[in-house]
Order: sequence, then C-alpha cells, then structure tokens
Amino acid sequence: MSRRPRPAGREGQPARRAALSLFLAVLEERRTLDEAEPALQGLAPEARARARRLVAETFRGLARADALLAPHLRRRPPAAALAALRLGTVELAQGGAAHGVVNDWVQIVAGAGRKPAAARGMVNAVLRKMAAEAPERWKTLPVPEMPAWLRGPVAEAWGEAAAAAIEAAHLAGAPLDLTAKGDPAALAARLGAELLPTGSLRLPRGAQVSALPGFAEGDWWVQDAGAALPALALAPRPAERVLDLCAAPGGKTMQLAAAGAKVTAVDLSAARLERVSQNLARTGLSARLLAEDARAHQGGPYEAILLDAPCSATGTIRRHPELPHIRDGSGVAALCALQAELVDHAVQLLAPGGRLVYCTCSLLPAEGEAQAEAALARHPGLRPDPEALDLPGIETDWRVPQGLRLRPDHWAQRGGIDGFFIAAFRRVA
Ligand SMILES: C[S@@+](CC[C@H](N)C(=O)[O-])C[C@H]1O[C@@H](n2cnc3c(N)ncnc32)[C@H](O)[C@@H]1O
Repeated sequence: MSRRPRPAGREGQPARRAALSLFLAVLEERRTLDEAEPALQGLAPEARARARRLVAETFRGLARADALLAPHLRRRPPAAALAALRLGTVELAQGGAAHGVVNDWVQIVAGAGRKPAAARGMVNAVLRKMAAEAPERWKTLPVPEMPAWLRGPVAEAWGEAAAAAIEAAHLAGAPLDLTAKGDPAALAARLGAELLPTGSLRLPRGAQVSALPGFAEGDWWVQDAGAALPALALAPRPAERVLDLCAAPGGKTMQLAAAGAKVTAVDLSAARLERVSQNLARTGLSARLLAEDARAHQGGPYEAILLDAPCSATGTIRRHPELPHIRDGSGVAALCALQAELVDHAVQLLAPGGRLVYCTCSLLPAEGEAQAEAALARHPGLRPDPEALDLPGIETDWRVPQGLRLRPDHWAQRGGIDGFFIAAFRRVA
C-alpha cells in the first residue's frame, strides 16, 4: 500500500516546539541546557536530540542570527516570536529546507503569545527573507565574540590573536572524545576512532553515543581529551587510597577506579552523585560515594587527591555554547573563594609525600594559574610536582610555570580540546 506523503516539516514540528521551550527556559531562567533538558521528558528520543542540537547551534551562532535579523525588525518582537526567528534563522542558515522550516515556525508562533495573528505574519515575512539571505551570508558574518567579562581576562593573558582563535574554536564546536576502560588502541580500532596522542579516542561531532559499540557493555565513557589528563597526572596505583573531590558526574572517578585505585568520591550534590553511581554501574567499576561538602570531608590521610573544583566552566563553551548567554561573570569571585577553601582542605587531608592534582575547566587564569600560585604561597609544605605533568602526547606550549594550560584553540588541526588548567603538587611536610 502506498503511503501519502507527509506535509513538509510535520515530523520536525514536535522537535521545533520543544526547541522553543528549551531555548526560552535556558535564556530566561539562566539554566544550562543540561539543567533545562529534563523539561523535554515525554518527547521521543530522536526529537529530543534534534531539539537540543538546534538550541545549542542557535546559542553558538546567536550573534550571527541577530545580525541577520536586525535590519528586518522594526521593534523587538515578543519573546516567543523572537525565539522562533532566531531558531528558524539558524536552521535556514545551516541548510534547513525553507518551506518546512518557515511553515513550522509560523504554525508554532500562531499558537503562542498574546497577539498570535500579528506574530504569525511577522515571522512568516521575516523567515522568508532569511530563507533567501541566511544560507549565503552566514559564513561571511563575524565569528561571535566572548562576552567582555571573559574576553578581557583571556586577551590579557594570551593576547588578541589567541582570544580570536578561541572564539573560532567555540564556533567550530567539539568532536566526540571517549576514554577507554581498557586498551585504548584496541577500542579505537573497534570503533574506527582516532587514537589521540594522550590516549583518548576521537570521533566526529554528532556521533550518537548510545548507538556506538561497547556503550551498553561499559567499555568506554564520554570525556573530553583535556578532561582526561588530570587523572593521568595523579597516576593512581593499584589498591592506592585515592580521594576524588567534586566527583560528579564521575568521568575522573571512572579513570581512577579503572586504574585499580580504591576511590572515595565526594560531591555536594546527591542528585549528581546518582549519575556517578549509574556511570560506575554501566562500566562495572566501583568507588565509595559520599554526598557531602568536600570542605567537611573527614578521612585520610590520602596518598593521592584529585580536586576538580567547581568553576565557571568557560573552558567547555565548545560543548556548552549557551554559557556566554546565561552567565555574566558575577559568580566568579565566589567560585574563586570556594576553590581556595577546597584546596586548603585537600592539603589537610594529604599524607606526607602525598600527591594533589588541582584542576578547573576554566579559561580564567583566576581559577587556574592564580589559584596554583596562591596555594603554594599559603602552604609552605606544598611543592609543585612538574614531573607529574610529563604525560604522553602533551605539547610543549601547553606547559606553563604553574602547570598545564589547555585552550580550545590548541590542537586546532585535530579538532581542538576543552580549556583546562591542571596543577600537580606534592606535600613535603
Ligand atoms: C567540574 S564538576 C566535577 C566533574 C567531575 N570531576 C568529573 O570528572 O566528572 C564540579 C562538581 O563540584 C561539585 N561541588 C560544588 N561545590 C562543592 C562542594 N563544596 N563540595 C563538593 N562538591 C562540590 C558540583 O556538584 C559538581 O559536580
């Protein structure tokens, strides 16, 4: 029996409706995509993934979409109509079929807001113009800049050219990196992945994680190549008692446990610790999990401590393009104070001769290099341990006096790496 063709765009409409709610939830409530995504529960997994992808791409290219839209908007449209225009423009710029995209967004807007008829006409007219303009003009528009609170310190630390290169990396997005539970070379061959010099595996952006071989068996987990380095720098030994502070969702906990260490993993958030538990169950690894403030942890002394401190997460903008649109830098001072308190407590929990690795996925030197310097100034019994950072595959220009500085523009030919700062210390007294 022949099936009647579906009207263009109909199968995309649930995803687009969901994208509109998700986009508004992130922007208006200042929640990350991860925090807001549970609102999409009930949507088929494919539509959910499509909605999330569209919202992420819209935040990534928002400055470009706004530049294209501006000449066609006499006044700022109501929130839902503006969101539809931004999402629709990005879809069109990235090759979406004009008829389906425009019709769907017009229908969606017709059911939202206080003056649906006016909004409907405006969205229809503007998106038709975008269908004609956006695909050609998109790539000619400037690369979106980081917000001033972030761009300022980045350009001051590494210069204008580096800031621009980091912005280009944010726009390019990130590939899919995995960490193997066992032999990385064997897993790379099995998955057809690139084996990176640091031991991580790399697949092209957009690969569907749960469909990859070995996911259900727990043979690997998703982890940026930069995020995999701190646990390698700690170099846990089999049966060694290791403390993993600020552990959720557990990428580093799994690395430490896979190396055979007896891991105690601490995180303030019981909900996030539940994800560590699920990750450990999937990978068949184990660790002792404690939901508590790391500053109150009593235990040890430990031979090895990993402190992956909460931070601005500005090193992960490639993967979390909404961050520049929902943060204003006002939380950074409090994060820096918390990081220092966490370092101080970690030092107290360290056995004489013990190793401490401190890291943050931040581009801000205040959360990285400055924290490492301040820790040494506050703790005369702490020494830098630069040899711990002599890891396979490390490029010489990642080394800085305080430790390792990774930036998204590093490894540009390979597809980049998340921004990270990593310092290694030893307690000598
Ligand atoms: C950068 S994430 C950790 C990522 C994790 N190490 C991994 O590799 O998957 C920071 C974590 O710190 C936790 N956190 C924030 N403040 C904390 C505190 N005072 N004590 C313990 N954990 C805290 C957050 O809940 C969050 O899970």
